[in-house]
Amino acid sequence: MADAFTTLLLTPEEMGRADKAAALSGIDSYGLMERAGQAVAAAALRLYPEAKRFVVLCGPGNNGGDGYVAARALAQAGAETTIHALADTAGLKGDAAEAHRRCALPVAPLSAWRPAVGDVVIDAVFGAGLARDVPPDLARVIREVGERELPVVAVDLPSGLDGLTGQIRGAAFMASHTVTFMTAKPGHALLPGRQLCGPVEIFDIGIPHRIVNSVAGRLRVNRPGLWTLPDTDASSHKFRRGHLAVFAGGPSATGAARLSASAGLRAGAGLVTVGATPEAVPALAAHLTAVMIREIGDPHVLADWIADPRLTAFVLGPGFGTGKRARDYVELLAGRPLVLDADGITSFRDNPDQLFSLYEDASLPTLVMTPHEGEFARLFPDIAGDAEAGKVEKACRAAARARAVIVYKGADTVIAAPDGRAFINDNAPPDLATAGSGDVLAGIIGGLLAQGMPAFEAAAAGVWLHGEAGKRAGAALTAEDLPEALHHVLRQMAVREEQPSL
Ligand SMILES: NC(=O)C1=CN([C@@H]2O[C@H](COP(=O)(O)OP(=O)(O)OC[C@H]3O[C@@H](n4cnc5c(N)ncnc54)[C@H](OP(=O)(O)O)[C@@H]3O)[C@@H](O)[C@H]2O)[C@@H](O)CC1
Ligand SMILES: Nc1ncnc2c1ncn2[C@@H]1O[C@H](COP(=O)(O)OP(=O)(O)O)[C@@H](O)[C@H]1O
Ligand SMILES: [K+]
Repeated sequence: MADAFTTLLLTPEEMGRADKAAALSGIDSYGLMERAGQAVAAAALRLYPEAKRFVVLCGPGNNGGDGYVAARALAQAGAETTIHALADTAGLKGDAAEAHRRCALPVAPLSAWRPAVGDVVIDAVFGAGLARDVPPDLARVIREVGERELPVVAVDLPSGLDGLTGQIRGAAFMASHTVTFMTAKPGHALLPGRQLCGPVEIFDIGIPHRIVNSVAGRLRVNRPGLWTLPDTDASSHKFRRGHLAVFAGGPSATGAARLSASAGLRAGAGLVTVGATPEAVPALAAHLTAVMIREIGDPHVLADWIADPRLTAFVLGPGFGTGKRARDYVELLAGRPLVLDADGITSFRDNPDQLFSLYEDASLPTLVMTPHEGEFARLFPDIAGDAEAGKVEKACRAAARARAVIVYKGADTVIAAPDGRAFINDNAPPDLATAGSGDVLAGIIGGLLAQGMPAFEAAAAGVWLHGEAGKRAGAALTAEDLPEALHHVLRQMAVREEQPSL
């Protein structure tokens, strides 16, 4: 289980504030750079003891400063080391100028370097301060290094990667290892950034944790410990573990609701019922055993059923069909704990405010929406089209507008709450990109909501468990495998909790 500090993600701007606060508190800022550069050199020597030559590429700011420290340390360790700088070293300032002054190695221009097999690159060109697309000279070097498949140890971030959004600014190194400082940054967790970093080593350069905590915003990497699963000890009664209702669509599309329902049951809901029109009941009855079926013949039956307070959460969307029926159901559910997925989301594309108004009174959010990129753009076209905003910002703006928890799906799913909390999920394997996998996710979240978990925690836990189930089910999985895999994951977590701490 992760402790609170290790889940922190500091934006480059917050990291800059931590740096300034550390200096104000009397901490020697050059000492921080010295430790950062030494950590990079140590990682490079550990990972590439046989390197013919380390080529340290230094930029014009403090990332470059870390590079000069690393180059000095590598040379002192006896490794052949050369330095190439993007800009004239006369322009270096502050700690970076000091790091350069202490490094006796000659500095050649970046344009003079021709990458050669056997070189190990230390990428200290840009880190947190990358402000625009990389210059053409660097883009050429990035391309040549990639073509020769040279190992790259990135300092803080692979140069060209935007630490806030995870996007590539023109071009970016593909690192084999990244050494960052104090905490990971959003760009390490978001795509495509995550795929450019290799393993990310987080090195403590000595900024006091109280300072880091004081500048940290509300962004975390999604881990157990940030949420607690409902207690499912042997004494808990099925009625105490909530009752989840999943709405099914027409007779030819019941599979999606069945997947959600089975997942909700595995996630621990005490009871799960699929609500279906009479035409869909036979298809459902042929496949479901532990899940119950409720026939919804006309709107009054629906209204009476939904009014039962023992129904503690609902899932609407998987295989449901788009249109007025979906909107009418959601209107009846107004304010109740609801996972709105797939067709349920798309049904409000022409009037999203109608949906948002149904949930505006809740003091804590009770609506969880689980859009993939296409569904997100249907409900929030202006936010989706903002080319400057990253995925976290988009999810947070959508959550605030809808007063709902937004699960913005993908390989780097972002879970955001209206109050500004946001988690980036990084455990989902690509095998989850399979038909019906989203239906399972909606069911897991519904099952957790039904047990009384608050919406944001249920969504975050659900996304993480879905990822773990995907890993457990492994290659060539189908969505049907996921509820069973979830069973194993939950059992393993329970066993770990039962073990006495040493
Ligand atoms: N925070 C901490 O506690 C610690 C931080 N540390 C280290 O500091 C790093 C952050 O340093 P930083 O702020 O100086 O930023 P950095 O990435 O060196 O780049 C800024 C320079 O690049 C320039 N520039 C930007 N984009 C450009 C472009 N596309 N093309 C061309 N130029 C461009 C920009 O110029 P300007 O935009 O001002 O014109 C400026 O000159 C951080 O990543 C970590 O490694 C450690 O020492 C330990 C303590
Ligand atoms: N490349 C990927 N790597 C990891 N997870 C993925 C990837 N692609 C999709 N997923 C996850 O799989 C699920 C797919 O959901 P969705 O797009 O609604 O598909 P479907 O409608 O077929 O169920 C989401 O939880 C998403 O986060
Ligand atoms: K870098």
